[in-house]
Amino acid sequence: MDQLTSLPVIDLSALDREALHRAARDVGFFQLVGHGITPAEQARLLGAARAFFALPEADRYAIDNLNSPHFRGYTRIGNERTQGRRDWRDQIDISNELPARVPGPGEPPYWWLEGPNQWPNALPALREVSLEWMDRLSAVAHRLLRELLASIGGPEDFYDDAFSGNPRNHLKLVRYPGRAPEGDDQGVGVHKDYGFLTLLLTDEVPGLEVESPENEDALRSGSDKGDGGRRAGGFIKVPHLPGAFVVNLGELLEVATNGYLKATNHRVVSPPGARERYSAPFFYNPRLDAHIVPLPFPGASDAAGVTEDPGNPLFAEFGWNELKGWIRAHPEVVKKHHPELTIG
Ligand SMILES: O=C(O)CCC(=O)C(=O)O
Ligand SMILES: [Fe+2]
Repeated sequence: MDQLTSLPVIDLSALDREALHRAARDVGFFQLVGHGITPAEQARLLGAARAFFALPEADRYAIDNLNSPHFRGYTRIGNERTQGRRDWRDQIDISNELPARVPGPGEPPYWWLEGPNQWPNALPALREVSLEWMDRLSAVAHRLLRELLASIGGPEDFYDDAFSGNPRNHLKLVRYPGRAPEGDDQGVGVHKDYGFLTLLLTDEVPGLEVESPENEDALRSGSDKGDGGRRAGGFIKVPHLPGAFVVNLGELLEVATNGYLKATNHRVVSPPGARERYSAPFFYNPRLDAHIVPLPFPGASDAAGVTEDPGNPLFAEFGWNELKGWIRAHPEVVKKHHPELTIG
């Protein structure tokens, strides 16, 4: 395949299923247009994010995620880790508004992830804007997932049950405050997302980079050092396409298709100097206790299998896959509230 320098563009209002199939299979990342979310809605969400990060430190720290055994609220700069290294961003994590759930004896610990959000008293509008955004984007993601399953020849409604009840929607509002003082450029380190689909809204400041398929191929054939994706080359810089969502496939789609579709590695390189970048990834995920059974589709028989990485096991029961991510990314919350938690 030619070296990719930009992402495919998929128009949900005039869908070309073959193009969607290729984009999902060959890249795992694309720009989504024709999705029906207006520029005004996008501006409102990013405006709310900017307003939140512009609050005085005390107002942000008042909803510190260290207060929440459910991993909700504000993570200050440097408290999140990816591959054991500090990410240079701050963020607020928002999910379904549900009562606090404390897993009982014998229940999987991933039920800790269910619970109330923490909202800033100083910015009451954030609640409504965020919850409405999650509703709107769930509907888009639902349509897109059905089209994607159909595009590879599977039944489009195959995972509808997995999303019934309380699907685990997750919205992150993120600020990258420029480069860390000591020059580290890890905005967020190389990772894959944990669920089905991510719909990412960003401002115009670049920084997102996607591992190119050639890199993955080299890694699989053993002609690469295999350093867990931290090598310098082989990443595509994603340009900002006004109005579009950057969509990527998460690990559950890899599990669902036995590796026919792959969750693609990506990272954010901090903007140079003190330039800020704002982004809002929305993660479209099933219920925590959904067990993802293999999709029946023509490519299933010769699919390569899921990526075997001892450092990153993939779990078909979504709650475990999601909990894995939170345990790795938020060691301070684990230390404070869940010292007994381990992955798997
Ligand atoms: O901020 C971005 O552009 C991407 C963030 C991301 O990949 C994530 O939070 O999972
Ligand atoms: Fe991501």
